[in-house]
Amino acid sequence: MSKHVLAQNQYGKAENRIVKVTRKGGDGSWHEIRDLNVSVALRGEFRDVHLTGDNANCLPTDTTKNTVYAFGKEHGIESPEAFGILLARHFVSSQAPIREAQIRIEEFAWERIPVPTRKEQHSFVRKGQEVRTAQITYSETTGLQVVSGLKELTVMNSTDSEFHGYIKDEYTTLQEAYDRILATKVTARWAHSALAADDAGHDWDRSYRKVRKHLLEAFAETYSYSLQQTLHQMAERVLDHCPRVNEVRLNLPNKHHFLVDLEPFGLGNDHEVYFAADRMYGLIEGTVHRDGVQPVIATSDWITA
Ligand SMILES: O=c1[nH]c(=O)c2[nH]c(=O)[nH]c2[nH]1
Repeated sequence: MSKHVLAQNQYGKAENRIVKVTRKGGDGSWHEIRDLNVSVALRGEFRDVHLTGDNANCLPTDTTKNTVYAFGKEHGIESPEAFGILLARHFVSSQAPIREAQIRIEEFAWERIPVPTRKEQHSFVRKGQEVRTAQITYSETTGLQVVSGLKELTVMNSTDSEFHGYIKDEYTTLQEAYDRILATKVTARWAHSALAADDAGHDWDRSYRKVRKHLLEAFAETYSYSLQQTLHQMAERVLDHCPRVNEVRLNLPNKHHFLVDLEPFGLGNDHEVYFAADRMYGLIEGTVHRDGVQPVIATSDWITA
C-alpha cells in the first residue's frame, strides 16, 4: 500500500527524430522531405505499474517509438497535425489501459535547392527561420484537441515603437522612449476548434501558413506603445481571420536594443546605432480567446528567449 497519492503521470518515448522522404514524379526522382521530432506521452490505467511493479498495462516506450517510424512508412506524413492525430487515436483505440495520448511535434523545414541542370530534385537547405510545433491530445472521454504553433521566429520593427507613461517608483530609471526598436522571438500557439480538429479534410499546412502570415502582418503593421499591445494585436488578427482558431497564446521576449552613447567620440546618434542585448530581457506573455470558449493552452510552460 502506498502512503502517498500517485497523481498525474504519463510516459512514452520523447524526441523521436523521423525524416520521411516521399518520392514523386513518374520515376520517383522528385523528393519531398518532412523532418519531425515526435514525442509521445500516454495517460491512463498505470497505477499498478507504478505501485506494484505489475507491467500488464504498460505498452513499452520502445513500442511507441517503433509505432512512430512504422506509421511514417504506412501512412506518410501529410502534416505534423495529421500525423499526430493518427498516432494519438491509434494508441487510445488499440490498448484499453491507454485513455489519453498526447503527441508533441516539432517540424524542421527544408527548402529545395533547385538544380536546373538535372531532373532529379533531392537537394535541400535547412530553412533558418522558425520551428513549427503541434500538440495533439486524444482522449477517450473528451475527444481530440489540436494546438498548432511556432517558435524561434525572430522579428524586428526598426521604428514605430514607443514606450512611455508607465509607473515610476523609487527604483525606476528607464528613460521614456518615443522611437525605439521593437524586436522579439515569437513563440506562438493556437488552439483549433473541435470542428477543425475532427475534420479529416482540414488542410493543416494551409492553416499554418495563414496564421503565420497574420502574426507577421500584425507585428509589422501595429504602431506599438508596448509589446503587450503588439501581442494583443497579433492574437486578435489571427482570431479575426481564422474562424477555426479559438485561442492564441503568445510568448514574446522583448529583445532590447539600447541606443549607444557616441558623445564621447563627438558623434551624434539619431536612432542609428544600437547595442543588441541578448539578456536579460522583458518577457511578455498572454492568451487571447474567443468569448465563451474555455482556454486550453498551458500557461505554465517555461519559454525563454
Ligand atoms: O513594451 C514594453 N513593455 C514593458 O512592460 C516594458 N518594461 C520595460 O522596461 N520596457 C518595456 N517595454
